[in-house]
Amino acid sequence: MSATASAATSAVTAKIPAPASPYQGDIARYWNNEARPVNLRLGDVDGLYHHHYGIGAVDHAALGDPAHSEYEKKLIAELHRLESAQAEFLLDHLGGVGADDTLVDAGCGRGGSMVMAHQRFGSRVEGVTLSATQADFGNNRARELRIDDRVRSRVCNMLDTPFDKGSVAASWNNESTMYVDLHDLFAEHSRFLKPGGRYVTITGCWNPRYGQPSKWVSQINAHFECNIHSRREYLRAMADNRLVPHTIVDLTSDTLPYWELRATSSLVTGIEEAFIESYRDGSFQYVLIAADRV
Ligand SMILES: C[S@@+](CC[C@H](N)C(=O)[O-])C[C@H]1O[C@@H](n2cnc3c(N)ncnc32)[C@H](O)[C@@H]1O
Ligand SMILES: CC(C)=CCC/C(C)=C/COP(=O)(O)OP(=O)(O)O
Ligand SMILES: [Mg+2]
Repeated sequence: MSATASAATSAVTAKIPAPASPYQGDIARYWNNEARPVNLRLGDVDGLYHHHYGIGAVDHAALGDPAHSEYEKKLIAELHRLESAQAEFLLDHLGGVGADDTLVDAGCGRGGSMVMAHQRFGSRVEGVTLSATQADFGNNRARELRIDDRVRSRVCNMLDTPFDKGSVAASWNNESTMYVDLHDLFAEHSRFLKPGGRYVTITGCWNPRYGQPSKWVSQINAHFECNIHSRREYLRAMADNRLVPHTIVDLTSDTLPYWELRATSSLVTGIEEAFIESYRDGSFQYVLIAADRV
């Protein structure tokens, strides 16, 4: 490496905090290296890049004839529409957010939900991710949209953020809670949320009624290097951290059409069967939980 390149690299890395644990280093690496077509090609549809799944009924009329040359393109647009519908549903539960408020997206990925939140509420949106690649991607998109003064991603551990105590009107985790201890996570949201503020998560959780994590849940954990929690753990950790759920929605039947459609596409990644089978056998649930910070 040349002296100039080395200086430039260390200038960049100097701004990136060291991972808080070896596990967080693994997760940072995972997302820095992620470039799956199922995420990038869907994001290319309208410039909103998501790393979460979809909800709602498939619009078969819009998809048309599978034999048609444009079918795959329409299928990608349809999967993306369902993923954006999921983010809209999360934002529907943030409560009365205004343009003067600050929102926090914990585990923000490439920033699709942050852009949607800003476009809906006009508010400032702060995102944290372990991945420098994702933070750069989100900040570049915000710059292209000329909203970079209001929407910002940073490399930061969501368990230890720089946001002031009681400074945030609403915060969320969209499919990012399975990478952290829930007690630590909710203690941090509870710290930076204003009393009366709102917390929302959409997540996959194992179902205590099933008994223990099924083989499909274990397969999902291995695939993403994550640790899916049980529904019971969510409620207990919230209760212990002044987060009182006021809405819980079981989205399992609403997300199955997305998975069944995705399983027929050319963009399959191999994890489709585990989601479909675990949702069908009741061992895994897709839920939204919205809570008040009291
Ligand atoms: C599946 S992606 C979800 C991204 C985004 N919420 C979305 O809906 O598109 C999981 C995200 O969680 C982030 N993440 C995992 N552990 C984290 C931690 N301790 N602190 C901050 N971000 C974390 C990853 O960097 C990644 O961006
Ligand atoms: C509901 C659960 C358990 C989610 C685990 C977290 C996760 C990896 C979400 C989707 O990310 P992605 O959009 O990058 O995944 P994919 O490439 O499969 O679309
Ligand atoms: Mg995806």
